[in-house]
Amino acid sequence: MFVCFWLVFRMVSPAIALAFIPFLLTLIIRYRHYFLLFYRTVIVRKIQDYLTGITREERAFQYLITHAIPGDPDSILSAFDQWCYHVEYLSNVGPVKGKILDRLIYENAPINVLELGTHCGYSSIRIAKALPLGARLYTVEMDERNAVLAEKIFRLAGFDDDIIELIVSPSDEVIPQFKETYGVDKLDFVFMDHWKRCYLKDLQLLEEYDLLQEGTIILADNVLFPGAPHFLQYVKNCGKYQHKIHRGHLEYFKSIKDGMAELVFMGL
Ligand SMILES: C[S@@+](CC[C@H](N)C(=O)[O-])C[C@H]1O[C@@H](n2cnc3c(N)ncnc32)[C@H](O)[C@@H]1O
Ligand SMILES: [Mg+2]
Repeated sequence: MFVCFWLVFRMVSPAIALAFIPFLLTLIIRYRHYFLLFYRTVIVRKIQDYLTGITREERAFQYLITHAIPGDPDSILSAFDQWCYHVEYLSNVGPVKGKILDRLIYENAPINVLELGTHCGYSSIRIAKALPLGARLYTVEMDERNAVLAEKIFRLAGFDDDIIELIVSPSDEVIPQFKETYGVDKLDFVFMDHWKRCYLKDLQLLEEYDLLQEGTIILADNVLFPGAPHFLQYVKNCGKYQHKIHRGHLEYFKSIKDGMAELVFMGL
């Protein structure tokens, strides 16, 4: 934006360029929350990457080892939240939407849970700590560096392979092989929190590979921001799901509206 302003200033006329200033100011004021988000997610991150020589996820892990109590999942979650509110931003589901996730897991006591998008394992820890005895969480992450850290964070929180199975692969390769590889016939709960453009395709893959049963709950994060419009349109029109949106705000950012979609498969 400032580059455009400068180009107009240099190439056309300073008077025309100056006339744009109120317009630019209006834009900045109106979209200040998104500029702040961009600043925290891109600019601060790049500067810190350069200064520390490690990734944002590795910095978060270092914070956890110095601020959380090993073996205590609540302490790990609260250290994560502190870091995201006060140090750097991570796209964890966060403490507010996280409570919706916790409640749905407690209320429905699912046995086979699939999570798409592990990142550092924040939401996996929330799910794992709410699961009933004998239940299992399969969490899918395609980025190997993230997966290595998530694995360490699961151990730090006190969860082993019996409770959380971390699958390092893209979701559209995992879903078609899921039944055979993991011996799971149907899923009871699916948490979608990977790239939003994958939501619709993966939902249709779960249907195609017969992994859903009547009553399976699918909770999809960030359906309003960054948003998953094609996914929502499909869910509303296909007639296979009861659905509702839990409206709230983006994780760690009260000023940006977001929401989670809760679907219940009707078995059609
Ligand atoms: C928003 S983060 C997940 C946050 C996590 N659920 C939490 O709340 O702690 C999204 C993660 O999904 C991963 N991802 C994106 N698309 C994926 C895909 N198609 N298959 C597997 N992982 C994917 C990204 O690498 C990233 O680590
Ligand atoms: Mg999310």
